[in-house]
Amino acid sequence: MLIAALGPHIPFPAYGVGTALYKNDKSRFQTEVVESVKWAVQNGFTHIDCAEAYGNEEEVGIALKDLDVPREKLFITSKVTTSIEDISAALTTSLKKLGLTYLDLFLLHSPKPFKEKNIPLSKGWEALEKELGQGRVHSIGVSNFYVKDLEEIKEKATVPPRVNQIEFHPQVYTHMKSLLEYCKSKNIIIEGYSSLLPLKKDPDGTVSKLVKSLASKYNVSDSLILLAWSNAQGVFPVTTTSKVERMKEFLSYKSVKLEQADIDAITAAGEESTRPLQNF
Ligand SMILES: NC(=O)C1=CN([C@@H]2O[C@H](COP(=O)(O)OP(=O)(O)OC[C@H]3O[C@@H](n4cnc5c(N)ncnc54)[C@H](O)[C@@H]3O)[C@@H](O)[C@H]2O)C=CC1
Ligand SMILES: O=CCc1c[nH]c2ccccc12
Repeated sequence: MLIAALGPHIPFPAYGVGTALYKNDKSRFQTEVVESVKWAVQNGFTHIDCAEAYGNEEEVGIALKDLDVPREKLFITSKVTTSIEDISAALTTSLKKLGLTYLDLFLLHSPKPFKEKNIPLSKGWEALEKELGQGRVHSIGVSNFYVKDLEEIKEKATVPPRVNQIEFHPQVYTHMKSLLEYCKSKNIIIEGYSSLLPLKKDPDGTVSKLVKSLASKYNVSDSLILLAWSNAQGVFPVTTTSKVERMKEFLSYKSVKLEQADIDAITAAGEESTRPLQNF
């Protein structure tokens, strides 16, 4: 039986550079990434969520160099998706761009490229286990893996995933409930991205209207209500913002203790307005 993978404490919320800060124009140096990451760390974030696919690891690396914070005070995650044929080389490239000698957490970004290239997921997982053993990563995990994908790597794995990073907010709860239960049963930490999607994509919907009314009840922002709801489900948020005030507020999400009736009402509102997964 696989014992839950031990590894370094993972600080949350994580600050992500993969959506609002995603590098669409690979030729342009993104000074906004450098500034946003520096503001995030200077305002209290210690976990930065990166990826090869975001195209901005060099900018993150410059921010980390400018910050000059002791390495052990930060938790840096990156992910591999483009270069899955040679994950060791992909890690070397990410570490060089980030200016680091190790990652705290290294993830398989998605099962999709493995299926597109007809490469077994277990081969990707084996590559991560090898890196774990060689010290360039301190913990390993997956993202966008569903139960069947987790079961597939479990067959040959010697180390279980430390985390599974998935889309998580009330409007995908229906899709994710069984995956949540599976990950909890295997002691796989669940990181949730796009926690605030209802506010952005469905601002007049039932979830957003309820969340906004609860924001008044608890005297916090609507965003914080959704981060607190994720927390109540045992899911750790990966979020982002360029606004310093929001950065400070997001860091306090664990202090918002929602009443069970309100948690249930948000869950029910999400189930009534279920959206398709973003399907990364
Ligand atoms: N593993 C994966 O496949 C994926 C990982 N991620 C990670 O998660 C991070 C966060 O993803 P997001 O979807 O951006 O997270 P999110 O749902 O937390 O949204 C953050 C965005 O919401 C905006 N926002 C904050 N409060 C708001 C409000 N009250 N009303 C309207 N908008 C508000 C912010 O300006 C920010 O741009 C990414 O940067 C990336 O690191 C994201 C998507 C996929
Ligand atoms: O992770 C954020 C969204 C994203 C951008 N590029 C890729 C590639 C594979 C999975 C997800 C993503």
